[in-house]
Amino acid sequence: MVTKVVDLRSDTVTKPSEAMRAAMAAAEVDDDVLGADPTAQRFEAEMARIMGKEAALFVPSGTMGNLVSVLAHCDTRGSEVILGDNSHIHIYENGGISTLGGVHPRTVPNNPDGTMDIHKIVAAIRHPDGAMYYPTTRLICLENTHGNTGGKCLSVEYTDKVGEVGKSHGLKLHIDGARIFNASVALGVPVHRLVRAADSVSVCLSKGLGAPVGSVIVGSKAFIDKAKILRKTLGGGMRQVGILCAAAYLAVRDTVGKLADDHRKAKVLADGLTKIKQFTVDLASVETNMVFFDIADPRITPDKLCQVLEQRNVLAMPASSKSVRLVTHYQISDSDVQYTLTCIEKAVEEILSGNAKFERLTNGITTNSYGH
Ligand SMILES: Cc1ncc(COP(=O)(O)O)c(C=O)c1O
Ligand SMILES: C[C@@H](O)[C@H](N)C(=O)O
Repeated sequence: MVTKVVDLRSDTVTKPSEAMRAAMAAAEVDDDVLGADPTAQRFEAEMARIMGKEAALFVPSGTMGNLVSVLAHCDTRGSEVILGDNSHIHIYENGGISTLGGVHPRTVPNNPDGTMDIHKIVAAIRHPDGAMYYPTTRLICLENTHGNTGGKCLSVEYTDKVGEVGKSHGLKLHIDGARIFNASVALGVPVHRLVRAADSVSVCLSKGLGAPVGSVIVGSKAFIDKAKILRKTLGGGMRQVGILCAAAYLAVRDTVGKLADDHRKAKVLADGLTKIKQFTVDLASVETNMVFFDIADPRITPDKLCQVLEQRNVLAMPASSKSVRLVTHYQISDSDVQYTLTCIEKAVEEILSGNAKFERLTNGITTNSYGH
């Protein structure tokens, strides 16, 4: 008997649809390093059109999309990038921009809404008179939606303002748009308008959109030409990549329209969690598909709760020593949401009554925590 698992660890867990698998099997392919895989070429042209940029490039992951973009903009020794202290690039990408790219990070505090104060961005820009001492600022990075603050949307007005700051100081703007379509849908702003101020954007196809692998970066033709070389340098040149692009094409075509429902399900989850008195969740902060909730009772740790939930085939992710993250996606149904809420209520009762068992299931799916 196949046991259904309600996987709320992340939207990175989405699995390819049957249509995607069929499209992958039937994809017209060629050697993309030697020429251009026809399916990759068509997909990249379509993504450039959708995002309102000149060109696009399929990359194996969001991490590589961000790394290639930063390295393409900061291709001179001594470059510095201004980015959020709670950004994915700064926290979860192994410091790749420094270790592999020699680019110096200059962090500015992320606000609870995912933004960085504009005046603090300006203050972080290195003055050219200090060249004997300072790195040279060349790039500003934003993240939309912002993952670690709960999937918060950066407005188009804010993004445009940061773009103006960049332009007035001769800087480029990159957006880590892993979930840019979630932001576009939640804000009701077309994605090409939301990123108009950016010189480059990295878009994840393998998260809420449901493709099995990959991201796509967009920008000017000159930027993409540099990015293509950097992708190859990093080992990301792929041969018959049309197989992956075929699935990615369907992900963009078929799943963007489902993101609003992911956001609705997240709000249903959050609303249900407010009824559990040991938890606190800020309903207003649930803007897209992420729900973070804090646990006030020290007897209930995020790890313990996730382990007990795992025994009922509900997977969640500890987000810190006191909080848990749940992420909805189109493969989570409304009944999965209700089942999850019931399991959480029972898990809390079991833990508080001392009846909870914490041994990990031998065949259990590991619940990884990625604490801060
Ligand atoms: C905001 C954000 N940017 C970038 C990434 C990196 O994407 P990938 O896991 O495909 O490397 C992720 C998560 O995975 C993310 O949440
Ligand atoms: C943890 C992080 O790398 C991943 N992007 C997620 O949000 O699940």
